[in-house]
Amino acid sequence: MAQINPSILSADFSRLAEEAKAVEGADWLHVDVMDNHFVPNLTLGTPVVESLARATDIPLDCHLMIEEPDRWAPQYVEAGAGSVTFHVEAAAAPVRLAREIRAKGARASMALKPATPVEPYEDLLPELDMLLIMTVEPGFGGQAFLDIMLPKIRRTRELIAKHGLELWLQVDGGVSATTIERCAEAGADVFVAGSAVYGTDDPAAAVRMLRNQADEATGSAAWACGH
Ligand SMILES: O=C(CO)[C@@H](O)[C@H](O)COP(=O)(O)O
Repeated sequence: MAQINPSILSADFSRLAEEAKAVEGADWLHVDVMDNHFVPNLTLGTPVVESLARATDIPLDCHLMIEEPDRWAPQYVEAGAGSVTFHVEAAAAPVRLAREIRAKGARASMALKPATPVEPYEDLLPELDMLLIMTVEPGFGGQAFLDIMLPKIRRTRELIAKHGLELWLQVDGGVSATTIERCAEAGADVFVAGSAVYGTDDPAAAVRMLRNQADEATGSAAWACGH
């Protein structure tokens, strides 16, 4: 089944605990950590992650859009993240970092910006629990989905199949009712959605709707035969 991870970047930051409750039924809560260096925006750090972890039973999927993830990522596991994503463009030693995140008890995930190809990292994939393909330039919610990322999603799904991996394939940016089916058909199985969830009157219903759409598209996708 497709996983839907609402991004709290589109939530009301003054009411984060309530906003987490508003997406009951979501698979993970996506927490965008931005440092105003790796991306031109600033959001939150480990104290907010600690508070969120206490406020919700939904596991936290922390996406670190920061410099020096090798230094900071382990602290997000300690703060309560169940999954920690670092950007390969910022990591000094991605294999060591993925192993450290796993050793601390969280799922290890690596993100690729739109201009970063997946092929150079084929040999790293077994070290990961999830690969995140950005479908917008990271930094802001509410941007238009980049269709040109669909071939990369397809190629990544082929690599996962080629190596027989249990790797989750996440897409993030511009995922909505009008784009989620294309992502699912291409091979994504974990979907981050900010404005398409928190921009509606009923965020929990939006999560269910997106999941249904993704599941239907996956059901008819060639890559999912026997999945
Ligand atoms: O990481 C990011 C942006 O850098 C995302 O998680 C956005 O928060 C997704 O928002 P929408 O594009 O779904 O509105």
